[in-house]
Amino acid sequence: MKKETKIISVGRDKKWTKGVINPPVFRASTMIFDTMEEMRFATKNRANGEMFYGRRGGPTHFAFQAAIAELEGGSGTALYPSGSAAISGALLSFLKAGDHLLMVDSAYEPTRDLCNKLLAGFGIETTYYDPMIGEGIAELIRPNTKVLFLESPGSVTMEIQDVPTLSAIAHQHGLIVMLDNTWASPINSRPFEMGVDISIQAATKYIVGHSDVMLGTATSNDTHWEQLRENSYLMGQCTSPDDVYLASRGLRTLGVRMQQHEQNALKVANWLATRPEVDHLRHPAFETCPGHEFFKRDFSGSNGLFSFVLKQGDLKSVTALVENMDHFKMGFSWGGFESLILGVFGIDKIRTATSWDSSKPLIRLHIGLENADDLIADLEAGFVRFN
Ligand SMILES: Cc1ncc(COP(=O)(O)O)c(CNNC(=O)CNC(=O)c2ccccc2[N+](=O)[O-])c1O
Repeated sequence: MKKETKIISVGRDKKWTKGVINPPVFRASTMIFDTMEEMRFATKNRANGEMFYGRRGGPTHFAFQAAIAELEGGSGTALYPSGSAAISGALLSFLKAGDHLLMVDSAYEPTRDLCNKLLAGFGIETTYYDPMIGEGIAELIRPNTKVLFLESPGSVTMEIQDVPTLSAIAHQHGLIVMLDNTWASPINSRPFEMGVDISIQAATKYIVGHSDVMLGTATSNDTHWEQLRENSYLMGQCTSPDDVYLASRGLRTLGVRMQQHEQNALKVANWLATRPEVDHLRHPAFETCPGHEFFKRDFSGSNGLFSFVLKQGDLKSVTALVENMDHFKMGFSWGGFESLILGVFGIDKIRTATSWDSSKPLIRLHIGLENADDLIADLEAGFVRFN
């Protein structure tokens, strides 16, 4: 079955949908039983899709969990109130005091803060590594290293990592491999075929696709599924069936939306490549993006999120560029139908394992579903203000 067909059919088992097309919204804390035997059965099977208690979820959740697990190729999917909660929930399900974590230097900034503040306070030490390190990762592995965390591409600087090589080396040392797979979404990469153990999605982005829900998922292979599921439950991680319903609904148009985002973004990126102000594009489909060769090997498509670096500029000129756009809005997110623009400063001050030339400003774009010609006209007017 092709991925476009799969995203239409997954997570619609009649035992969850009761025969309607979209899994209904079941709002519940309490679920009642007629007999003690029914209660015993539900308790015994509470982790396997039996109605038990609100915190374990209901049919709305079970349908979406089945959909994501099948799309990503995992054994089971845990749900969280945000992508960041999925990251912290996955890490805290496998790390304890005295453990060591390897974290990619291009990680989403709040992920870095989680490591430096909360995990450090729990006695978990983090070493950051160059996203392009490849086989050199072996030298950073210690006897107490438990998790290798990847984010590919990095959500601001867009480096694509050699996930199969890094996963193979990590497994030679008994590590668990976690991948923040949000950019690929569940349809543009096969994380478990690359050796990943736990694939994390900020469903907030393309899965929901309408900038109106916060939601996260962590999908595990068979080996680690029970520990992820039970530790996330012990942390009380649960989600609103209304939000999960909207994520299920978003899933059905993920294929066509991603194609349009990709098509629009490539048109805009190719135009940017002709601009004299642009130093280079950091779009995975372009050779100028670090790890482009891994994108061609490991991904089956791109989307609307990419960055570009200007040859020069300062706060004043970048502000003139990004403000007063007709269609690009400034906002902290991506993956919805709208176009967004961010001038990102201070990358050199955040990173600890790699250097960054801060003399050249970075602009991150999310290309939405508007007409690409209108978006190009918007950027053209922006460069007039910039110059
Ligand atoms: C790859 C990846 N993984 C996890 C999350 C968190 O998801 P959540 O927002 O649902 O918690 C995200 C959230 N993404 N949000 C953004 O990219 C918005 N930008 C920022 O938040 C941000 C924050 C500080 C500095 C720079 C940025 N930035 O992206 O430019 C993500 O991109």
